[in-house]
Amino acid sequence: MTSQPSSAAVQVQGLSKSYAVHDKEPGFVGSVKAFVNRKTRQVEAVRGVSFELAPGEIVGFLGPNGAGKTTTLKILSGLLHPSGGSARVAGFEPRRRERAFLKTITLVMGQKQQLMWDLPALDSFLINQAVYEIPDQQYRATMAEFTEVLGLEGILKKQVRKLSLGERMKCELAAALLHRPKVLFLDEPTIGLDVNMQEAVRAFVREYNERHGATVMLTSHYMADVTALAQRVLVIDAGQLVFDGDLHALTERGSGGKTIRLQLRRPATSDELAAFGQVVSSDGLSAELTVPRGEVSERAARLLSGLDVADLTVEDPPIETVMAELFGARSAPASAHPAPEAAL
Ligand SMILES: Nc1ncnc2c1ncn2[C@@H]1O[C@H](COP(=O)(O)OP(=O)(O)OP(=O)(O)O)[C@@H](O)[C@H]1O
Repeated sequence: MTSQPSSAAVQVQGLSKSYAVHDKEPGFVGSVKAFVNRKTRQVEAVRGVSFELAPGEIVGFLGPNGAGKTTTLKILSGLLHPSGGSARVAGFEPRRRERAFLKTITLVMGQKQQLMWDLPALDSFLINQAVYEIPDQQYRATMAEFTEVLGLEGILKKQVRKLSLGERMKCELAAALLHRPKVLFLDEPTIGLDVNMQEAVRAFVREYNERHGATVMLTSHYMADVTALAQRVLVIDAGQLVFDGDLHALTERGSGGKTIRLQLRRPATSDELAAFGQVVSSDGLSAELTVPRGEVSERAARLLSGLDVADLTVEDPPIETVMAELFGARSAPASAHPAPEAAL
């Protein structure tokens, strides 16, 4: 199928991918049965997904476990061939994995590493310089930039196996972006990192996006990554795109209420506050209430006239709450330190 020329950085039309899966019962008997009578079924991981990303856009790609996020990113990076539909990235057809295409993109998978374990990261960088044919001057400039933004000083010459998880992830990112790709596919780039390191990775991605005008498609269990970096989100569920729009519009979809935060000049008890909404927290002079979405102005007006209010703000519910509502049991709220397997 030929695609229309487009200025989009990523253009996906009716993309599908199914995997052939051979089920096997456990144990020796299961192995024999599978050998004699091999049963194959198709898993439709991605089903008719279409979207476009503009150059320079950062987009969050969300969905519960097994929704098809990694499969989509692998297709867009040319690691998997789609079963149907089409994809174009920076004008290239990913499945052809042309040299110019590979120099234009990067895929970072937080769960996988590309750095060589027994060597210092600097050695892996030099290999990438050769593989991507990065001119010396550009290599030095990029290294200087990354060393400054990521704080790599002092860790580049250490054996990778001796680095902390956070230090290693910084080096992984530097290695993956050394060739200055224009399109970044980031699959869980902050997984397992502590809060400070997550913030460092976010700052790096933001800075890279601003300096180089790169397009970024990002999956993360940590909603803070998405809210900090992306205005637009794509939500995929069971292989199908169920939402494409801005974060705010996604939170509007939730049936939950809005949050009113209060600062009071004179303390109010929880019982007094309960007359205005559901009390989430209160410590006398500050409080957080949940109020029904359609009654925000009326409740706020009552609060202002009924209590001695110094400050009042209205906020959308946290994105974690909305995702939990959308995906129920398949969705675990993203805390600061979820278990690595926890998903949206
Ligand atoms: N190589 C494979 N062979 C067979 N099935 C696969 C393979 N890779 C993925 N799948 C299945 O395809 C579906 C989508 O998987 P995928 O890894 O794309 O989801 P995901 O959204 O990235 O999930 P997670 O958030 O858990 O990483 C799942 O049902 C998964 O079991």
